[in-house]
Amino acid sequence: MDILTCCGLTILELIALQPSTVFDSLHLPGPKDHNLLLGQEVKKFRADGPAAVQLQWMRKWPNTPFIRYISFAGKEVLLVNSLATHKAVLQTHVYDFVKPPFFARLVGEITGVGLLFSEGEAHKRERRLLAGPFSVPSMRKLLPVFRTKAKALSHVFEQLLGEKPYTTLEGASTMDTIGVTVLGIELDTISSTYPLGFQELYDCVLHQGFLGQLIWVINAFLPIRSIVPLEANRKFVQTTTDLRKMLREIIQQRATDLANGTFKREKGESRDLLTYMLEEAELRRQETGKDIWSVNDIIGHLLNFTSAGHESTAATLSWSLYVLATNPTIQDRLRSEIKSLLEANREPDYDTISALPYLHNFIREVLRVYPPSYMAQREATRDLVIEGVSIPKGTQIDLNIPLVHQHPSVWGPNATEFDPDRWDRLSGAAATPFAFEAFLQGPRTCPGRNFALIEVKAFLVELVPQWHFLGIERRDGELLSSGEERLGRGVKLANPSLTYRPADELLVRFGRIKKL
Ligand code: HEM
Repeated sequence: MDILTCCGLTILELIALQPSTVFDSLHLPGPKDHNLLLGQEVKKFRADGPAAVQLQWMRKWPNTPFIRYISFAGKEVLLVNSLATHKAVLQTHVYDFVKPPFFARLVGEITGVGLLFSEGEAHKRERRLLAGPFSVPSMRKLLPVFRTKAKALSHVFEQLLGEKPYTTLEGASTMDTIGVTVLGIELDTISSTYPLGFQELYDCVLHQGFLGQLIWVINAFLPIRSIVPLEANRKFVQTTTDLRKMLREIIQQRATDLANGTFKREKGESRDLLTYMLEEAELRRQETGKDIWSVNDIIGHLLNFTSAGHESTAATLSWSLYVLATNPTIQDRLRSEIKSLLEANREPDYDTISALPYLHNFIREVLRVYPPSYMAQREATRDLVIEGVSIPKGTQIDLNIPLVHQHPSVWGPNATEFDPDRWDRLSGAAATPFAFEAFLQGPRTCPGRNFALIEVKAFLVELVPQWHFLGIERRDGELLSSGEERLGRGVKLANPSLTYRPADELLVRFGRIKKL
């Protein structure tokens, strides 16, 4: 056989065939019923949940690498719809994509640049520098703080309950845990010189009124902050300035205390992320004579950690309590595993808690079914071909995590059911890394993954043996029952929303577990 012939085709014919396997995104399946100005956005915003419309599309076109839809002003968007495509966007071509510049300007005004919005070589450098603070040894040192904060939450339960047989918890906050673990300081101790405390400032920035939000969005297109004479604008500028000033003071004070050996650690050996960063920076300075971060860089990172870490862990804890309150069998199994552990060891260490099999399965299943950071967006920085589809520079790519987590070809026909035991029988596509994307995968995967997992586990190890979660209440105090307690019926999802969370406070009824 001629060496240039293979399977009846010459090499030249094979090369000639190559371009025809690449097709234009116009040929991809997707909804065609868009509005000329608003595209599919109204339909998305009116849906029952922030991923509801995209899930319908996935079920209609399950086998295509991308679903094509039209967004605002006729903009074409490709929605990632297969594991191979996820891998291409998040790993193989990760640095051929950036976060959409509009989104970076919008969110970056609050969260700072930090890791979230650094790109390319700068991003690689920051990931390397931050590997230490987020490493497992660093997390081991944070466990005592998580445990103390979990005990404090249990104490809040105690106070709420008093002598009553049961009462209600309205959502779980993890903000003061973030204060100690990220900044190394109790948040209520840093507010004295400011009219508003850290948490209040942070809430003001995140929850602006309608006018504030309007100015915020316009400013991302057209820099108008310095010229708009409205109170909403003045308040935003003042609040973000105060927040940064507060962080600058904490950083400078910590640097001085570390240099003088006067820094008192909140929990003995524990090391918060800020202290770790300053110690790392000092080591590098001694080695190279150069500063790796300016104070502004550190402020950016701290704002990133606060914003990326707070709402997502609070949502994971709330969803965990929701599942326990609506699944007595799962609750009993989890309690039994944790109680056995605590009988053997009252203060289990990081490795023992991490290795609890049912707790680990439970949390991964909470994050699979209710992924708090449910979506990510990217923009192509050059012309690319992914899975045979030609993607021109500037194309917007949507990654919607429930699409992978509920895809029947990945997680099977019962993909939408909550089943912690599925993690013991992983096979096929479900056993591959890109099947689980609550923290995404690849070089931009969440650095706070171990932080979040051990934090939520520490809270559950403290709460589940002491408290019974009895159900979800309506506002009138009645328990939701007969299926109403299910998501989509009595419990509605917030939409539009940046996180996957209930539309209203989750009212979890709880009572004390009787000691035998
Ligand atoms: C259950 C809790 C958490 C979830 C579900 C979560 C999820 C995610 C996801 C999906 C991303 C990727 C976003 C994107 O690239 O568009 C991300 C990035 C990030 N997360 Fe988390 N996160 C959690 C907790 C935390 C915590 C506790 C911290 C820090 C203390 C943190 C810090 C960050 C940072 C800095 C990034 C940017 C990483 C980069 O671009 O390289 N996260 N997180």
